[in-house]
Amino acid sequence: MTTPREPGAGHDGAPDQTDDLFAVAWVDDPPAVRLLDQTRLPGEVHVIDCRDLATLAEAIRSLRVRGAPALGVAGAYGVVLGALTGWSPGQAAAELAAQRPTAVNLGWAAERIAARGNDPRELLAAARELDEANAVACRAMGRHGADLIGELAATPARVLTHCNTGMLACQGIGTAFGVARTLHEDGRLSHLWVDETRPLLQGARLTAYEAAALDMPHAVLADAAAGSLLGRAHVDAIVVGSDRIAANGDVANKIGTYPLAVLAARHGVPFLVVAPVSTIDPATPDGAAIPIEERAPDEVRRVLGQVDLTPAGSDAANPAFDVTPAELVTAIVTERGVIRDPDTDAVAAHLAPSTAARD
Ligand SMILES: CSC[C@H]1O[C@H](OP(=O)(O)O)[C@H](O)[C@@H]1O
Repeated sequence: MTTPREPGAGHDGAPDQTDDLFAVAWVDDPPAVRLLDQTRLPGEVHVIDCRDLATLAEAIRSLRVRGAPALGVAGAYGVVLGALTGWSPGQAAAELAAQRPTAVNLGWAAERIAARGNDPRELLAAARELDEANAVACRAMGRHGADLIGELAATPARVLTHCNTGMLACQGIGTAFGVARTLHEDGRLSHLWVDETRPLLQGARLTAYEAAALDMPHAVLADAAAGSLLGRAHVDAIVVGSDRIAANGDVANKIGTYPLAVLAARHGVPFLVVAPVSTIDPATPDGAAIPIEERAPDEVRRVLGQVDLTPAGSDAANPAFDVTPAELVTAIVTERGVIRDPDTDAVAAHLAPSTAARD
C-alpha cells in the first residue's frame, strides 16, 4: 500500500491535473520510500523505490528528490526505512541529514521522527502525520501569500518566481509556487514568470512542468532576463521559497535569489519569501552561519546530460544557494501568517506560539 490518496484528487485533496505528481510516498509492502526521480523530468516520469537507506541517501544527494519540505518528508520516511533495515532511528536521521546540509527541513524532520522511539509502526504514523501536515501548511501559505499580494500589488498580478517550489519540492501545492497557484485558482494571476534557474534548471524543468499541468499562464526566462522585466515594469511581485531562514530573518535559497531581492528593492517590487515554520532555524543566528552546498561540474552534467558547455580545462563555481539579508525581504509568509519586515524580534515573535510544534 502506498501513502493513501483519494483517486482523482491531488495530494492535498483538491482535484487537479497534477494528481499523478508527487515527490515522496511510503510503500508498505515491501517497505520502501517511493520517489519520482526529478533529475529525469520533464522528459521522463521515472519512479524509484528506495528499499534501503543507502539508496535513499544517494537519491537525496543526487537531487532525485529535492526541495526543502519534500526533503523533510523523505527524511521522515527514511527514518522509518532505517528502523526496518537495521539502523537506529538516530543514526538514520544523521545519515540522511548529512546528504544536504543547507535545507534545515531534512534534518529537522528526520530528528523529529527519530525522537518518537524505536517502534517502526509509531515512526511511520508520525511520518505520515508530518507528510499530511505539510500539505495543509502549503494550502495555508498559498492563501496568506495570495492575500498579501492582493494587498501589496495590483491583481491580476504578474508574479516572478525562482527555482521550483511546487508539489515536487513540497508534497503539497507548494510554497512560493503555491501562492501563484492560489492566485491562479482565485482568477488573480495574470502571468507567472519562471526563472529557468541555472545550473540545474529546476525552474525550466520542474516549475514549468507543474505550471503547464495546471494550465497556468507562464513563460520561462533566462535568469539574467529578470532584471530587464523589472526594468520594464512587467513584474508586480517576486515570490521565492527558502531552504533555511536564520533567526534574524536572513534567507538562504537557490542561487540567484539574492540578485532578485536587490532588483526588487531597486524597482520597488514586493519580495516575498514563502516557507513553512519548519524552515526557520532559531539555532542559526544569521545568514553567514548557513552552510552553502556547492555543485560539482559532474553533478551538473549528470542532470543536464553530457553536453559540455565549457572547455575541459575550465573550472566551475557553482554555489547551490545564496543568502538574502533580511532587510531586502518585504515579508516572510508561513502557514501561521505573515512576518512583515523580518528581523530577529519579528521572527522570534512569529515562532513563539509554534515553538512546541517546531521542536
Ligand atoms: C520549497 S523549498 C524549495 C527550495 O529548494 C530548492 O533547492 P533544491 O532544488 O537544490 O533542493 C530551492 O532552493 C527552492 O527554493
